[in-house]
This record gives sequence, C-alpha cells and structure tokens, in this order.
Amino acid sequence: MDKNNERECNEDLIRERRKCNFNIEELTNIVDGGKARTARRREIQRLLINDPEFLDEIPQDYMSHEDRYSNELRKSAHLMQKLADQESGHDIHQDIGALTGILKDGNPLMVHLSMFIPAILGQANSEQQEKWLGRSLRNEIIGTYAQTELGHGTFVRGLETRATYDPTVEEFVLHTPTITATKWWPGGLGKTCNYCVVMAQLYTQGRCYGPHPFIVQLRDEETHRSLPGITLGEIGPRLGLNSNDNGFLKFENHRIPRTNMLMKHSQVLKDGTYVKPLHNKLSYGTMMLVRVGIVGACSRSLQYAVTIATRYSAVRHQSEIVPGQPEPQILDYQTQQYKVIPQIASVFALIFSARSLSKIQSSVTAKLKDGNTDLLPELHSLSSGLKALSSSDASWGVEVCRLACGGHGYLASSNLPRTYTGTTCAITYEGENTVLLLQVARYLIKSYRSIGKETGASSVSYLADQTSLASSSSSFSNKALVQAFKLSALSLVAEAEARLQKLCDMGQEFYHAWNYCSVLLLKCAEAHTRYYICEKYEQTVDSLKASEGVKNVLQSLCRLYLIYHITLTHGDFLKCGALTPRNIAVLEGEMCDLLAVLRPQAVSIVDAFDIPDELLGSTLGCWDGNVYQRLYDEALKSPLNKTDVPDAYYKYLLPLMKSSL
Ligand SMILES: CCCCCCCC/C=C\CCCCCCCC(=O)SCCNC(=O)CCNC(=O)[C@H](O)C(C)(C)COP(=O)(O)OP(=O)(O)OC[C@H]1O[C@@H](n2cnc3c(N)ncnc32)[C@H](O)[C@@H]1OP(=O)(O)O
Ligand SMILES: Cc1cc2nc3c(=O)[nH]c(=O)nc-3n(C[C@H](O)[C@H](O)[C@H](O)COP(=O)(O)OP(=O)(O)OC[C@H]3O[C@@H](n4cnc5c(N)ncnc54)[C@H](O)[C@@H]3O)c2cc1C
Repeated sequence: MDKNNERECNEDLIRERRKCNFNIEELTNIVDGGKARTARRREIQRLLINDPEFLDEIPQDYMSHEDRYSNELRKSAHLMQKLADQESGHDIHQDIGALTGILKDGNPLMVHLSMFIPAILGQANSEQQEKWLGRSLRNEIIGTYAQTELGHGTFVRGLETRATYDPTVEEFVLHTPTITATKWWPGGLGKTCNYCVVMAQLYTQGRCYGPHPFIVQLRDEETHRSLPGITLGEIGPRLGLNSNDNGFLKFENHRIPRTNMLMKHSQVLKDGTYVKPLHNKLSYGTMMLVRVGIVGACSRSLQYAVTIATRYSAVRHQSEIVPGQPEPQILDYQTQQYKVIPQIASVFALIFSARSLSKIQSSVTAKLKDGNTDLLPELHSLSSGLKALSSSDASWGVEVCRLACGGHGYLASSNLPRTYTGTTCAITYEGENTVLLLQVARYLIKSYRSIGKETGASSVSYLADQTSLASSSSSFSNKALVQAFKLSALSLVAEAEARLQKLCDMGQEFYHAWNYCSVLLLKCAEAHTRYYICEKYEQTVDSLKASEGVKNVLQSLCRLYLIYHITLTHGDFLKCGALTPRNIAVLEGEMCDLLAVLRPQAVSIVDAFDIPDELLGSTLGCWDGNVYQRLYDEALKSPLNKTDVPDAYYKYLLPLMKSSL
C-alpha cells in the first residue's frame, strides 16, 4: 500500500490524518526504542512481507487441524531459514517483535525460541552450552520446555515426574509414575520437537531435592520417531494457538546420562552427591525470563487490536448525534472514545514498563554472574506483577477493541478473535495470574514487615514512607496522581498486613490467615504493580527529549491512563483518603476532556505503531480504510460459496423440507 497515495484511501481516514499535530515518525521511533530499531524492524518486515512463501493458500480458518499445523510449520521453517541466510545475522530474540503477525495462531517453533533456547542459556553450564546451544540456535535440534503435568501446572513443587540418579552407570532414570504425572501442554512437544528440557523431581542418594531441569532427546534425529521408553502426542484443539502442537509426554524408566542434568546452578556429582545452588529458585529462572518477554509481547498484541479498532471507528458511520444530521463516525461518540483511546494509552504504559523491567533484569543477571542473588526476589516480584497486569490489561483491551467493532469484530477476517485468543492465553501460561499476584503480595507483606532493614529493592522502598499515609494532595499534576497511586498501594498493604496480624493474634495459623485475606492481598499486588506502571509512565514521558507535538500527545495519553485507572478503582483512593469524592468527580470530567483532545489524533497515533497491512491481517484495520470491499471479498473465500446449493442441502435440508408432504 502506497501511504502517499491519498486517492486510494477512504476519505474519513484522509481527513483524520490531516488533523495530525505531531511528528509520526518520531513517535514510531519512541515505540520501537530508537531510530536504529525502527530501521531494523522495517528491514525485517520488508523481507517478510514481500515473500510469497508467507502467504496462505486459503485463509487459515478454513483449514483442518493438521493443515493449520503443517502450514505454520512450513512458514516457521522458511522464516528460520530466511533469517539465518541474512548476512547481518539477525538475533531472533532481539527481533522477535518485528515478526508479530507473520505466523498466525501460534507456531510450532514458538517455545523452542522463547523457552528451550533460553533454558539452555540460563540453566546449562559452559560444556553443556557447547554441546546444545549452537545446535539449537541453528535449529539442528528443536526443543520445548516440558514442565506442566496433567495434575500440576501452578504448583511446581508438586510435579511428579521423577529423575532418579543411578551412580552405578552414572545415569538418571526418568519416569512418569501416574497418569497425573504426564507432561501436558508444552508447545511443539506433540509432533515438532526432538529434544526438550524436562522439569523433574531430582532423587539422589535416597533424597528428593525438588524440581530440576534435564535435557532429554525425545525423537531419533534421523527418522524423527519417538525413542523407546517415550510416549508422545498432541493434546487436541484449544481456544487459540492451534498451530502450536501442544503435546503430552510419558517416560517409562527412560535413561539419560548424568551430564544431561542442566548443571549451571546445581549439580549431581558422579557418586550422587548433590551440590546445591546459590539460591534455591534459580531453577525457576527460565520462567522469570519469559515473564519479562511477555510484557512486551502483550503491548504488541494491544497495538494490533487498537490499530484495527481506531481505524475502523473512523471509517464506520452509524446512527446520529444531532437529529436529522448525517450519521457520524462512530469515533465521535464519547462512549466509543472511552473504549478505544484508553487502550492506546495502555500500549505506551506497557512499552515503558517492559523497558524498565528488562533493564532491571539485565542488572540482576549481571549481578548473578558475580554470585550475587540479593535482587532475585525483587525481579521475581516485578516480573510476576507485570506479567499478570500486562496480560490481563492487554486481553481486556483487545476484547474491548473487538466489541468496539460491533458485529464485524466477531468475524475472523477482522483478526480480532485470533488476536484475543492469542493474548488471553498469557493470563494462564507462564504462571497463572492470580498465583503470580499472590507471589507479589507475599513479597509486599514481607517487605512491609521488614521496614527499616535495607534490602536494596527499590520497587518496595515506598512502603517505609509512612508519612505519606496522612498526606492527601490537593494538586492534580501527573506527579501528584502518581503519588495517589502510591498512597493507595501503601494503604492496601498496611490494611492487609493488619488483617493478617489480627487473625494470627486470634490464634489462626499464618497460612490460614493468608488464604482468608487473599482477595485483599490480590488487590495489594495489583495496586502495587499499577503504581509501578504509572510511575514509569510519568517518569518516562517527563524526561523524554522530544518535539513539543509528540511530548504533548504522550503527556495527554499518560494523564488519561492515570485518571482512567483511578476511576476504575476509585474506591481504593477514597478509602485511603488519597482523593476525595469531589476530586474523583473533577477527574472524571477531565477524563472526558482528554478523550476529546486525543480524539483528532487517534488515527495518527495508531499509524505511528507502523504495522504493515500484511501483518495486521485485518479487513477492518487496513491502512486505506477500504473496509466494506475487503469484508465482501473475504466472505467470497468461504468454501460454502463454491457452489450455489451445497451438498448438505440435498442430504439434510431437502428431506426435512419435503417430509411433511
Ligand atoms: C532471551 C529471550 C526471551 C524471549 C522471550 C520472548 C517472549 C515471547 C512471548 C510469548 C511466548 C511465550 C510462550 C510461553 C508458553 C508458555 C510456557 C509455560 O507456561 S511454561 C510453565 C510455566 N509454569 C509456571 O509459571 C508455574 C508457576 N508456578 C511457579 O512459578 C511456582 O510454583 C511459584 C512461584 C508459584 C511458587 O513456587 P514455590 O512453591 O517453589 O515457592 P513458594 O513456597 O511459594 O515461595 C518460596 C520462596 O521462593 C520465592 N520465589 C518463587 N519463585 C521465585 C523465583 N523465580 N525467583 C526468586 N524467588 C522466587 C518466593 O518469593 C518465596 O520467597 P519467600 O520465602 O517469601 O522469601
Ligand atoms: C496456551 C498454553 C500454552 C502452554 N505452554 C506450556 C509450555 O510450553 N510448557 C509448560 O510446561 N506448560 C505450558 N502451559 C501450561 C501452563 O503453564 C499452566 O496451565 C499454568 O501454569 C497454570 O497452571 P494450571 O493449569 O495447573 O492451573 P491451576 O493452578 O490448576 O489453576 C486453576 C485455578 O486454581 C487457582 N489456583 C491454583 N493455585 C492457587 C493458589 N496457590 N492460590 C490461589 N489460587 C490458586 C488458579 O488461580 C486458577 O483459578 C501452557 C498453557 C497454555 C494454556
């Protein structure tokens, strides 16, 4: 699509784009993280969208389960080959965002890239990396991360798969003792992978040392047949991600060499002696790493959905605002703005938080190299909280965008249903959100109770700021609103701690008291994480060196985000005295003003996300706004339209209609 050629474009969109009062390219650079990154992303995307190999012969929704799998595997393999052939040597992990949209409904190599390789990087020692890292990066072996079992996903300590060390032959015996111990869910495990990292209970010298990672060959490298002692298969259709061949796996006393235990952090020596790690949760490192990645992935899903909903809302006309006047663009309805524009604001919130989190991750990883694990709990808490809020915000945001498109949003060709099913799974995988938020709450209560002891963990240092509990602000600057979030989080933590203590003082065991307070604890964790996101948003926008136009847009989006979330949870702000009922009413009014200010810029802001039509894959969201023709053309691709009268008519409908004769 030639973006300079206005003649081919829908008139409403042309008018919207003429209202733009900021530099779109500059905003695109901010979204990408710099000019160089924008250039790199575009270079990769150009390479992909001009390649006919990535086209589907028929829309995926008309394919069988097997065909979907093999079609996406074909494209995934081609993508890998293509990226490997590039002289610039693409780092697939760095560039993963550029690939969004090219593979649809998950892909069979997703967990190989996002977990198997990171598991080798984070859990294997240098000899083991020598053996497996290069081979997996070159895709000579394809792996997955097999942790979840039929009986246990959340409770990792409850896994039943056993790895029992046999010192006489220096081997581990992997065994699935029960049906509930069957590995269940790992992406790519069903038919694609020939290796995997298995999390299994380590038994040596008669003791169990808890879940540890092992690398296991599953299939013959020549024939791809599953090895003796190993049962493998695919688990069947799912809500989404149906190209991912999520699988099951059972071991029947399957033996692997001792050196297949990933030994970067803990070891089993030849005689069976266990050497413990620096920190006993280092074996959970792969999950933590991916949780950080999920925050960025969620912001991308939301960018896709909100681009579709915003452009469509500018093209679609319905009903009337002024009686008898022409039907307005639906984007002119305040209620429609309230659906779409806060989702645009949310994209930036997630982008800035994801960046801040990955900086913290890099510094924790650097410290870990020197044997310092002090900040691991801080990273665990932040990555858990942000994974949870980003996935739930993005899922809800995508769904709101879908609803904002009325009936057409229900059509597969809008690409909103698949964007939704591909986002909502992140609420469950990589740690179910409620469970992760309760981990955050655990950290908050512990930190609150150790006020005065220096931990170096900055995200919770505000819990020591008891003076702020009394100080309700009368100013409404963005900074002051962020302070209100802080106050709300702090007072929820104080309330939860007091409630826990009271129950314990009344004789309840701590763990029962914990369960009894867990709805409130969940709120604490959400409030704390929301405060973190709001603070990063405000600080990033405030310190941004940008032109006035871009800065104004981001200031308004940031302010909208702050006010929007205050209004969603206003009870918490009132309860702690951070804001008065009058304040809330004023802010609600200002939120509507902000919607009106941002309304004329909405199309240009989503244009700055710079998603090519070929990747957006949506009849409703295309750049030129030629929505109705595209909807019609897509409908014609339905196999039912191949004939005027379908066979099923003769088989079923005709006999029914004639039966009364
Ligand atoms: C470089 C490239 C990166 C690329 C990234 C690209 C991204 C692309 C995006 C998208 C593609 C993604 C595709 C993925 C597909 C899905 C994959 C899967 O789903 S794999 C399965 C996931 N399964 C879970 O996540 C289980 C969840 N459960 C758990 O993690 C644990 O069971 C947990 C944390 C809930 C409880 O663990 P406990 O029972 O062992 O621990 P307790 O007793 O509760 O706590 C003990 C202490 O340990 C700390 N702790 C727990 N985990 C920790 C950790 N990881 N680090 C540090 N401390 C930790 C706690 O804070 C606590 O500390 P105190 O005692 O209070 O001081
Ligand atoms: C699309 C998809 C892909 C996946 N890919 C992989 C993969 O590649 N590899 C892999 O190993 N796994 C994978 N999984 C599995 C995934 O990690 C687990 O499903 C997830 O961790 C949740 O665990 P569960 O299914 O046991 O849920 P459960 O823990 O049984 O959750 C059910 C309910 O119980 C609640 N609950 C559980 N424990 C607690 C608690 N302590 N406190 C309060 N409430 C609690 C939860 O909040 C939830 O409401 C995948 C899952 C999906 C959906």
